Amino acid sequence: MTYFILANPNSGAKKGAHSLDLLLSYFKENQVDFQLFTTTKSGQESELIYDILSLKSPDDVILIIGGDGTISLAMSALPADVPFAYLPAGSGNDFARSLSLEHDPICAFKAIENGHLHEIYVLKYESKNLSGFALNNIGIGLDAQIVKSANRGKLKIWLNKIKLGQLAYLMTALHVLFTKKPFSVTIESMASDLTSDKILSQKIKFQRAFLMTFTKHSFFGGGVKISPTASNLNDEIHLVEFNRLPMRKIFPVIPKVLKGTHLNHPGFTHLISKQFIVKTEENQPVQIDGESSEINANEPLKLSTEKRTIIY
Ligand SMILES: Nc1ncnc2c1ncn2[C@@H]1O[C@H](COP(=O)(O)OP(=O)(O)OP(=O)(O)O)[C@@H](O)[C@H]1O
Repeated sequence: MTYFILANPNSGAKKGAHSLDLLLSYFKENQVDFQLFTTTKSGQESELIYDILSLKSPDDVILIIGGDGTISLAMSALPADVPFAYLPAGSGNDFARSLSLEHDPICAFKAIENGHLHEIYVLKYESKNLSGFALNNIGIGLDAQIVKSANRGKLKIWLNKIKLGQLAYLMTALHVLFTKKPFSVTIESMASDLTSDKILSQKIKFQRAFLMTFTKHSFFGGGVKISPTASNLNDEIHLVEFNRLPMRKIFPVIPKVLKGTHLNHPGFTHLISKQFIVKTEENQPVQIDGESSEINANEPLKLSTEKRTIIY
């Protein structure tokens, strides 16, 4: 049996490279058979997954090493019936947190070696210009703008070099918090509003949406419990929407979000559905597991789930 490794050495400010080094030494010492496929720049994940699929036999295992972005991009190329294993090496690691996966590379590998097949549900997204799979969350609005601004900022590259990448996010987040405008969006769903116990109609229009996150498990942004009851062990998608309020009303909400007690605040809507269709009135940035993208005005984005198999 061979481990086919897809690794992003750049993930987690080079944590990927460090984890890979430790793992390869362990493999050599313990005569574990492997083939290595390392990304050298962004955007190679699908191509490498296709290479692996053309070489592996059914008993071999695909092992992905990287952050949430790496596993999400790999997932979009991986057929639903092919199991995968994952060794977290990012900065946020929300997917690993959702399944309480080991973080130490050798412990994580041992858990995989002695592991079992587990079924999980991932988010499937489809629009005219955008399609793929996400394991964590898809966000439109505040979070998407933060990811977009932080990724293109020269500040992030410089602060990452001196291991202060989190500070770049914090500074960008504050700037976006003050400058991001509300947006108008229509959601179609079969959902009940858990904040008011009411069954809501299938079509809801938010005129002043500020943060809109569709999540497949509790965690968001590196450990924030955006929807504490969400789970990737079932096929329900949780939507958390927050309206643009005056700044003086937003600041008291932040500690509630950090504690995971925000959903009973009147500024939030919390919906659960197996499928959502989202339509914005203007082009909006979108973040897909921390990767920046954009949805076009009036082009419906359909969100549903698909079952996948992970080994741990
Ligand atoms: N060798 C590479 N050099 C630069 N970028 C890369 C490389 N390989 C992959 N990428 C890009 O890195 C991004 C994914 O990074 P990933 O999300 O895994 O790490 P992270 O951002 O550090 O962690 P997290 O998302 O958990 O916070 C993708 O955009 C991917 O295409």
